[in-house]
Amino acid sequence: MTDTAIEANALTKRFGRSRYALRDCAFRLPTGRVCAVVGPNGAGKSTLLTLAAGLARPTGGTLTVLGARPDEARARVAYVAQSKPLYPQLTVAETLRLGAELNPGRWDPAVAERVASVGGLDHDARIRTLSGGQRTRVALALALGKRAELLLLDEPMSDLDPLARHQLMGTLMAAAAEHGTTVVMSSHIVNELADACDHLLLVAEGRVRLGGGIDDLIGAHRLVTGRGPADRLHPHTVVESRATGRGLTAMIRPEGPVGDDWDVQEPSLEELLLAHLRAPDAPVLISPGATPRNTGVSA
Ligand SMILES: Nc1ncnc2c1ncn2[C@@H]1O[C@H](COP(=O)(O)OP(=O)(O)OP(=O)(O)O)[C@@H](O)[C@H]1O
Repeated sequence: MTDTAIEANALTKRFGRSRYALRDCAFRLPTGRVCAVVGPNGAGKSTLLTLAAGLARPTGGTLTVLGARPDEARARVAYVAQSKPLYPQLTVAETLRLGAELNPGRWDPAVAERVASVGGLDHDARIRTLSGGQRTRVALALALGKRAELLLLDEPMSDLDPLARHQLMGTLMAAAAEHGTTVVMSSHIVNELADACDHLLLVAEGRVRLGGGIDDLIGAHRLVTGRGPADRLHPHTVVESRATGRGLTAMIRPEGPVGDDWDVQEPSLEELLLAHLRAPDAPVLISPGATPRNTGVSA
């Protein structure tokens, strides 16, 4: 048994000659975490999930999933793509039966049923007649019914209503707590991630900018307000500083005590993410538990 769900070293994915979807990414995700993958459109989030699902191969570096090559780990991994592909001609009930047949010895009908039944979904309805959100529920029912060790979910909440989102988050957290399932989900809905996720990967322009436990990452930063200029914040690492009505507001990583003349607050997850997204050249932070151990298994 490995305690590492995903480990990337110098992970690179290039399309064509020069379009880099991921470039030199290095991080480790311990097992049992609920990890949010966030970043702007085109950052490389879906590419990362596709590589981890073993559906594409890196063009450089290494990637291990549950201690193995991603294609070797596929039986232990469930992946829900952003497009939620399903067979349109099957009914909901037939789709769930197919899930059971494709996953002998693993399938948990009660969980699949519970997820698919949210909102009174008619099990005799054909997939092609379902709304986008209903289709998402069926895709998630298949993924959760598989009782995978690692769930890779690409924007699972984008077309769910608020109640269904809340229920999905509860189901995912329960799976992580009861079975040690590792969950990795990309999302743009930061407020809801803050409650459900305990780990974060911030991807921007194909690079992992922040990686680690959310509490560790927030704890490493402070939002400070005071009188400028910005070089008064030396020797702290300044992620971003802006002139505001109250003087200067900066997101910093303190390298020691911050002077008494600064108002110092712990940032929210959203403030932390926005500061890093506005400052793409800020120094990368991968917290100690999230740095790769370099297992040497080649991708
Ligand atoms: N099959 C492909 N061929 C060429 N370029 C691709 C391909 N797939 C992804 N890309 C490019 O790789 C980059 C990363 O794309 P990716 O889909 O991983 O981003 P994302 O972070 O998931 O974005 P979004 O939030 O919009 O879903 C983009 O510039 C995209 O155009």
